[in-house]
Amino acid sequence: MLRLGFVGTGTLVSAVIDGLQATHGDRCTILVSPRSQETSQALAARYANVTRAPSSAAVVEGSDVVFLGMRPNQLDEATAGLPFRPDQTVVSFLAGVPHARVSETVRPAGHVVRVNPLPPIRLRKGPVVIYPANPIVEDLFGGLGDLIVASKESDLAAIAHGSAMMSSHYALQNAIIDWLVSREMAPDTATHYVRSMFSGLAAVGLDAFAKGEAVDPAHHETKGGLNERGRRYLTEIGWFDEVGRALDVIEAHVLTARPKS
Ligand SMILES: NC(=O)C1=CN([C@@H]2O[C@H](COP(=O)(O)OP(=O)(O)OC[C@H]3O[C@@H](n4cnc5c(N)ncnc54)[C@H](OP(=O)(O)O)[C@@H]3O)[C@@H](O)[C@H]2O)C=CC1
Ligand SMILES: O=C(O)[C@@H]1CCC=N1
Repeated sequence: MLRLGFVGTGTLVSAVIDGLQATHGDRCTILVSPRSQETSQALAARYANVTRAPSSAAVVEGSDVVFLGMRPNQLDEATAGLPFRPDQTVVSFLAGVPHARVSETVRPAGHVVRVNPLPPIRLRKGPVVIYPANPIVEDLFGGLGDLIVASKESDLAAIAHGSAMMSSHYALQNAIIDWLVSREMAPDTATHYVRSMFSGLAAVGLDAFAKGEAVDPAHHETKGGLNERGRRYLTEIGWFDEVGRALDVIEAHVLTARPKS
């Protein structure tokens, strides 16, 4: 049995543990740190192989692979004095925190790997980016979505910024739902329709990628039709250029843990 331990038991860690149950539930035991109380208690109640440890130190003591699931600016406080060992692999979920920074913080842990999972991992969907390559970590995340092993660390930084459009994606869906409801559509129908439409579009996009095909927006609209009219309007007002500018803003919003003085 592989012993997995999670320090920080928030939104992302909860989704990762849900996903792991389906692929590794019978091959691993899981220790979670006691914060967040409600989430860690719920995970321990839901899964027989999950135990809520009395402290983060107990998580590190009892694990072969330790996952860091706190926010970047919580790294130092959450790991201070934890008994990492040379035989351990440490997986950092912290977006924007360099490999070297994590390695220094969890010394003398032998292997440090950065992983960028996203909440759909709960359903074993979406991308999981890993850097550097590591067989144990690749095995753990292999069945949990589209595994991407980055060849250089800078890809992870760019990817974290790209993934920061997730909440805006749902804001876009909700804006469409609200508009449909304003046209007297029942909220349930509007919600089902919009969520299903985006799900179908996502599947088509991934299928095209698998076949090595590009997705040209012009091929997904009727000539002179409704999609074309909407896209022309958004192009004219610079809406798509604003997406690039939003990514610049995200990139400038540095969440990286402060260097030790
Ligand atoms: N959410 C996402 O979609 C993604 C998140 N990430 C990264 O994952 C990490 C977690 O994000 P997210 O789950 O959203 O954040 P959350 O705020 O939900 O989770 C943070 C967790 O860390 C715990 N924590 C904070 N301080 C300590 C401490 N001193 N000791 C022990 N535990 C502590 C919190 O406990 P408490 O609630 O008690 O404060 C909480 O359980 C971040 O670094 C983020 O960059 C990466 C990719 C996607
Ligand atoms: O919103 C965030 O900060 C995290 C990191 C990347 C995706 N979610």
